[in-house]
Amino acid sequence: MPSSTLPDRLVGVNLKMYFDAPSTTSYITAITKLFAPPASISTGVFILPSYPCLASASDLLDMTPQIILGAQNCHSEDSGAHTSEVSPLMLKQVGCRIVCLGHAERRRAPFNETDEVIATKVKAVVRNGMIPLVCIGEKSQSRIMSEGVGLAIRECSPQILSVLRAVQGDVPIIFAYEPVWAIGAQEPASADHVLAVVQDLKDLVSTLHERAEIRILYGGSAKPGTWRTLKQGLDGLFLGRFAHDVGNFERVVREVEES
Ligand SMILES: O=C(CO)COP(=O)(O)O
Repeated sequence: MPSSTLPDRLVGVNLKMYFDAPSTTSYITAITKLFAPPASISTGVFILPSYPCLASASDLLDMTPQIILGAQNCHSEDSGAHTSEVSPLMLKQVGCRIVCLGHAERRRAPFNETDEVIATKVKAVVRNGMIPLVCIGEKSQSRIMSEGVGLAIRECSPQILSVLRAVQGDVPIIFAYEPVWAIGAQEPASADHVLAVVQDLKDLVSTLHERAEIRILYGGSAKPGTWRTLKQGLDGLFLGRFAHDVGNFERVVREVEES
């Protein structure tokens, strides 16, 4: 995938901190077997392992360049006195092409990352020739039931606008719409809710960034079957627990590929 071009459809998996090193290796090895040449897929498939496994994951993915390696976060500076932080320059050097930023698990305590902090990281990722995957989403479900999608739009709009203002020109950006209340749940958010919110967010983006290559994915307890209900309005899925089983991940990728 050239760094300036995003596939129309994307399916990615966030391993979070669920996997240890040997299970990361087994998981990625199994995925490479599914999608290695001569198999060809047009869906962009990406995997976000933990930092310590990125270099070995990059080696494992060497023969399957259609599978995109990504990181789960980064610092906004390329180098300096930032003990324990991870440089976006190094992520690029070990083979990452995507960096996830502003995940709900980073926006909340104890990390409390703000839109401003996330915007500086977005700039750093773009500066290093990688693609930011920015998570957005409203916090509360109970209020949604009484307020409809208006609350979700009000919470997501500044999250999107701060990113769009941080980058100039036709830069590829992936947004993952992940309602916070749907992460770690048994079921994803309802298709009606997701499609309505994402349509409004697309309208917002198009008024500001007409030429940008932007994709909007859904995340939050997504699993096999979820795509069928969302495919008319979304560009793909950002998966968690339910794709930590290789068979489930393959099923979701095939569902997206065949739609
Ligand atoms: O947070 C997510 C992806 O980043 C989704 O996680 P779950 O699918 O486990 O809810």
